[in-house]
Amino acid sequence: MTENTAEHARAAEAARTDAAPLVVAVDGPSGSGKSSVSREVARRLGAAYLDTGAMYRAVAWHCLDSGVDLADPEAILEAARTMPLTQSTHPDEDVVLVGEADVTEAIRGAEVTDVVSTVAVVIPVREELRRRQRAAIADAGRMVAEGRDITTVVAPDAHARVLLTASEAVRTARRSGQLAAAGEPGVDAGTLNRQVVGRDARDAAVSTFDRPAEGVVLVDSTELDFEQTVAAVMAAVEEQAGEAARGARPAEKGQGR
Ligand SMILES: Nc1ncnc2c1ncn2[C@@H]1O[C@H](COP(=O)(O)OP(=O)(O)O)[C@@H](O)[C@H]1O
Ligand SMILES: Nc1ccn([C@H]2C[C@H](O)[C@@H](COP(=O)(O)OP(=O)(O)O)O2)c(=O)n1
Repeated sequence: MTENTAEHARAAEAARTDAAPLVVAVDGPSGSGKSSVSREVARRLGAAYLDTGAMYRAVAWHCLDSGVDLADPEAILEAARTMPLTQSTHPDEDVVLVGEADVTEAIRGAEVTDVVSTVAVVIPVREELRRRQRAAIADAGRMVAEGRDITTVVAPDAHARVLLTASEAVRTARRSGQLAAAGEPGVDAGTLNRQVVGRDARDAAVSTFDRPAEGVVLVDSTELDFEQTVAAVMAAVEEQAGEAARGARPAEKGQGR
């Protein structure tokens, strides 16, 4: 089975409970805080969390691992279609498996980061991953999903949609701090720039995440610390989703989505 399996089903079941359905879509460029902020927002909303970037990264890892020619889109697509992915959607767990291999750390490494855009610009690969993403969202009941095309393509009808941005300088500095915290200090400025700005430029060929689509709320975290950013996203979600954000079902049957 290639769908997000047992972990996903467990998190989805936990999120389902009696609370109102809620889909929150978050997009943004590299280093804007999508993953860390969305994970915390999911905790506060009692929702599951879907890191769609991890799915593209897993395809890239799978291609490197199995010697797929990255110049061959057909071969990349075949790898994406057959990839046995298991991904935790619990906001307190970060576990990504491809088959039996735990790739949670490897997919964040420089080798994968350098080639992930090559995989992500193959349109049929995006269609395959979007299919899996929509299935995960439909299963979860309450979910925060983040990436580059969630507000626009994967879940344009989400209850709340947010574009998270920050200046290029701040995003690059955040990525640098993150690498240092992960035990990889001293990554040179050229490499950092390639991993943040260069990757965004390549990803922008297939997704629009530099400006909000109609109805999407912009949260610029350039001047905000982490807690302030989470608060701003929570406020945007409450404003758009109303009672559902607080977990309440609509008073009368049939009024909710
Ligand atoms: N508003 C913020 N202020 C300061 N640091 C932040 C903020 N948002 C995120 N971070 C930190 O910046 C780094 C990159 O965040 P991350 O969530 O991985 O971004 P993305 O998923 O958009 O690439 C992480 O170390 C995270 O803790
Ligand atoms: N919905 C998505 C999510 C990610 N991607 C692509 C673009 C990114 O370069 C890679 C990795 O995404 P990820 O969110 O992990 O990237 P960063 O956290 O910004 O480093 O996947 C995408 O094309 N569409």
